[in-house]
Amino acid sequence: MLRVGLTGGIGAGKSTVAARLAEHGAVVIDADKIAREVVEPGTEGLAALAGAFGTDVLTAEGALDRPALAAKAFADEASRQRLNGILHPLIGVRTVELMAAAAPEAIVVHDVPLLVEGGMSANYHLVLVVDAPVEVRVRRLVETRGMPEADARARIAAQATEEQRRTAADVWLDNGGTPDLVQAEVDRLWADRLVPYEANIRLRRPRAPMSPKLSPYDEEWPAQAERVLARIRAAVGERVLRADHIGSTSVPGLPAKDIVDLQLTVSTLDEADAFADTLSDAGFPRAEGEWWDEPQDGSAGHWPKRFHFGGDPGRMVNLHVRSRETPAWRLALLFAAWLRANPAERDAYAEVKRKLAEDHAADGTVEAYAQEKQDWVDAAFRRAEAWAAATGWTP
Ligand SMILES: CC(C)(COP(=O)(O)OP(=O)(O)OC[C@H]1O[C@@H](n2cnc3c(N)ncnc32)[C@H](O)[C@@H]1O)[C@@H](O)C(=O)NCCC(=O)NCCS
Ligand SMILES: Nc1ncnc2c1ncn2[C@@H]1O[C@H](COP(=O)(O)OP(=O)(O)OP(=O)(O)O)[C@@H](O)[C@H]1O
Repeated sequence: MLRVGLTGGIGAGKSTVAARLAEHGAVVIDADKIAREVVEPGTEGLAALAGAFGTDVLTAEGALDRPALAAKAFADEASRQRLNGILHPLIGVRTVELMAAAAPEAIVVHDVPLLVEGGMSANYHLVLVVDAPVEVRVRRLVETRGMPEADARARIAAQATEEQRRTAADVWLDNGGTPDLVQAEVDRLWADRLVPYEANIRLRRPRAPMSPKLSPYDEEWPAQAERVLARIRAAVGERVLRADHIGSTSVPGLPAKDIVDLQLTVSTLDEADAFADTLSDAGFPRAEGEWWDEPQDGSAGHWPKRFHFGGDPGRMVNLHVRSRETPAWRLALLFAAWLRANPAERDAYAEVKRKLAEDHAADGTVEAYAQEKQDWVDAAFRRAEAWAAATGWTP
């Protein structure tokens, strides 16, 4: 199952995007709809609301008077929190039931307005944010839904900021234009990313080999790594000693292959084997076969590890699971920390990588230059160790 979180500010167009995803075959779980179910006449939720906000939030027939509750709930932050405290646990229980009922091969889209506010991002394989400029949203709510302007603005003020949503977004869907524009974007997203992502996880499918092409340093890499690490921590929790962004994409200013390297440090590889399926289901299929590191400092040795691929075709990830029993985990952290702290070494390394990539482009082989790169790296590790000793660096 692929769990996709869909969010956006009020009036941005979540429902429009959710409807398109449903047409493609997604199972949509709509939080606003569940929020209505749990306050239907006769429910525990409705009784709790009347108790907290008074019987004037009920209609003459005993149903919820939504505008009356909205007027009270969005008047001040304490009231809104009281409302959330009553309804969110009830909504949560029903959501878990619906998720559990979805088929194993389903692409489940959870349409939830308060995903960012609720800190829920790490529970999904992918987070989509729909956005439109505030004034456009207010106009849509007033003109097409007849919402009073002050009500629309009060809800916008009670929700996450654009910046908070950007931090959470794996995919940013701009719905400032006509609906067909965002729908075309959703069509591409479905075919190019969601469908293959789901299959990669279910079939434990490895990614095609990477092109060695170098990309210029991308300012987004650390934030992308952080989102992926948050997901991994949510899935495997205390079973890893630490989870880090390593490799070239973790060194600001360094060109790199557009692939985010992450490292999980575990006490023994038995631990890694025990959570391999959990990690695979969380979006990181385990790679078959034996994997190991050669000592990066040129000394003799053979250090077994486990290897998982990121299943998301839109964000390539290599996940190295290393045991604290071998030195490789520390060396990976050391090398990146040393490059970050020493721009001249970083630039020298960039040059080495550039020549290697050129070699590749020229005749498709890396023979000629690979040895030179290895010699540079071996010597670099000696300089990095000297730097660690001099500065007192520890992982
Ligand atoms: C206060 C209520 C009765 C007002 O009903 P109304 O029909 O006017 O709005 P509706 O439920 O269709 O929600 C429309 C939009 O308002 C915004 N909104 C709703 N509740 C909240 C909230 N607690 N905080 C911030 N924004 C909210 C969301 O963007 C939502 O999509 C209703 O919104 C409600 O019960 N809210 C509490 C439940 C909740 O938090 N729902 C959000 C998703 S879990
Ligand atoms: N691109 C668009 N151009 C014009 N109107 C739009 C566009 N997208 C959505 N709308 C209209 O704007 C309103 C809000 O859109 P929609 O219901 O999809 O937003 P939402 O984010 O789900 O809102 P809510 O948070 O209230 O659930 C609707 O009336 C919808 O028909």
